[in-house]
Amino acid sequence: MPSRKALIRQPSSRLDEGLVTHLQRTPVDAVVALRQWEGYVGALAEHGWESIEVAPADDCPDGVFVEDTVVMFRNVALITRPGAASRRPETAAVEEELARLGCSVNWVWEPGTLDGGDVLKVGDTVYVGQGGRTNAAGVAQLRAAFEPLGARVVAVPVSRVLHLKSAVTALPDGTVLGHPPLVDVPTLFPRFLPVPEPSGAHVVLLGGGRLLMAASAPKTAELLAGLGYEPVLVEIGEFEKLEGCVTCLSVRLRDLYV
Ligand SMILES: NC(=O)NCCC[C@H](N)C(=O)O
Repeated sequence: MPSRKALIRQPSSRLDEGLVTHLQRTPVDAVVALRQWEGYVGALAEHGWESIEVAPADDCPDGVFVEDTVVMFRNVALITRPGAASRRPETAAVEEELARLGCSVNWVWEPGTLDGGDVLKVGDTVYVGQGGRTNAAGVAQLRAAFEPLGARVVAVPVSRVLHLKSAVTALPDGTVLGHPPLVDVPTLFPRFLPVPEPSGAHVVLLGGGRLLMAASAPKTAELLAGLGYEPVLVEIGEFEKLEGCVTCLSVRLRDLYV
């Protein structure tokens, strides 16, 4: 039986200092952000996901975007080396928590850089975005860690958004969703469904046909509901100001042994 735990991390009180790369900086309201984060965690719980809270890192403004610190494949956790140096202190507590949960732990080493947001798993295919925070050595180390476990690692260019998963994610049947102006090479994906909103490209699979999505993508939610899925919408506007999306606020752990 697959496990249904999800790593999360409380927003730092310095959230408004989080990095912005492709967006214009706009002020972040810490109180609203905390309320939105609680709503996100509540939606996970409502749909059967037990949250495991990583120790808060108040001095890491981007710590809430916990997805970037680790890539899971089966029971193996690859602790990343984030492309932004300011984010590297985020990984230690994540590693500790995953070891405690019984995962095998592996690491990305210098000169490699890899952000979890650049890794999209579709079955045993692991797409990795290269061009922003993840470099060629990071891609090579991802291959070395996961190909022996049965993964097929496919590197794809990313230049228009922060991470690969800012551009594309996948439905339960493997169809890749993306907002075309933000996807470098849509033809790299065997089945690609264009969506009308940038944040419509982001879905977290909650189980069955339920899809956690940002409330900022109502047209895509309608499109997906029409295809028989059940969108579960959450407000995450304060995190979107920092180039965050629904995927980056958690790491689902589906293959724990304990
Ligand atoms: N996986 C993600 O989409 N992470 C979002 C990270 C946003 C953060 N402000 C950053 O620039 O690193």
